[in-house]
Amino acid sequence: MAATLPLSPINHQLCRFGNNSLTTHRFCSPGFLISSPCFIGLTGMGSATQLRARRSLISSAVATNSLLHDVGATVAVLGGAYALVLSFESLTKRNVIQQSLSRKLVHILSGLLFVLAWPIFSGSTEARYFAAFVPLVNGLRLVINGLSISPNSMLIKSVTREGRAEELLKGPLFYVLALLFSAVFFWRESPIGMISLAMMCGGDGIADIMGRKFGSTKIPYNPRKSWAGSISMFIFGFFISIALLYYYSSLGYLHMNWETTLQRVAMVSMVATVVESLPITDQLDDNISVPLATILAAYLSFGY
Ligand SMILES: C/C(=C\COP(=O)(O)O)CCC[C@H](C)CCC[C@H](C)CCCC(C)C
Ligand SMILES: Nc1ccn([C@@H]2O[C@H](COP(=O)(O)OP(=O)(O)O)[C@@H](O)[C@H]2O)c(=O)n1
Repeated sequence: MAATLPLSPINHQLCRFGNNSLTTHRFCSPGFLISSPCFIGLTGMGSATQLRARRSLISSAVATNSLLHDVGATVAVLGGAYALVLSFESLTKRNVIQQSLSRKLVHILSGLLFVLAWPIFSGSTEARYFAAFVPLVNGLRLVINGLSISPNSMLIKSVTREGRAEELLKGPLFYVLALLFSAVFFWRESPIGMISLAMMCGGDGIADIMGRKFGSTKIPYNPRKSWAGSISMFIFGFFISIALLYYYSSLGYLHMNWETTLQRVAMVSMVATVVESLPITDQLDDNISVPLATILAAYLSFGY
């Protein structure tokens, strides 16, 4: 009787039995061999012992595969982060785009691409920590450059307002810490982290671009912010949040009731937009206030 057992995803091979002779592919894992009838026949291992051996060896094979999977995903996302910043460093250096626009595009793209990359990590419970390693490394990079330990002038120019190294220790550092926090505490199973990053990266980033360009009518209680900027933050933040929730729902990570979700996301986006418009930037960077306000509003609204 032919018996087949699927092996770990990396192997993608089946070891099959035919007429009790083991025909194996070169990728057969040791766990499978030890649980084969011929091995049991030869060694006289009892079925209970054999099952325990099979389970422990197969689970170790799966754990090894997940580890290799997550290490590969981490290297890929780290490479993507480095390539993104390097690209905007180059565009700024060649004066293709202004420094302020470069910073805002890095602000918008980094976090959103980071969230979009979460599904390439494995399904293991440790996967989120591998993903969080990416903002951790970038945070350390910002600290090293911000303290001028080994300043990288192009990094400073592409992600700061005025080209001063110490600026890296404020907005940019708070930004990568928000990414790390969302990956560790919310990850793919909760809409909260996704919405907070959609508002901080997409919403707040667009607010700056649209506000600088069309923000002639200022907000009464904060002359440094405009209606154009805030309305843009609400609209883009709302639609980017919905797009991320749809993306993760289509991949099976989330199961949303879309009738209530649209209303809830609109409410959360409004809270984030109002908080961003407040004249508190000098006391509290909006890369802290916006994600915190969004997380609180989303938790009260979605509950998980
Ligand atoms: C310029 C940035 C923040 C400034 O915020 P604000 O002061 O304008 O409000 C963002 C800094 C981004 C950092 C240098 C790189 C972060 C990379 C990220 C952790 C991973 C991206 C991976 C993806 C696949 C590209
Ligand atoms: N709601 C908003 C947000 C920003 N802005 C414009 O964008 C500029 C930068 O905004 P910001 O101080 O929030 O910048 P970041 O802290 O997001 O880098 C402001 O000085 C305004 O010109 C706006 O007009 N309305």
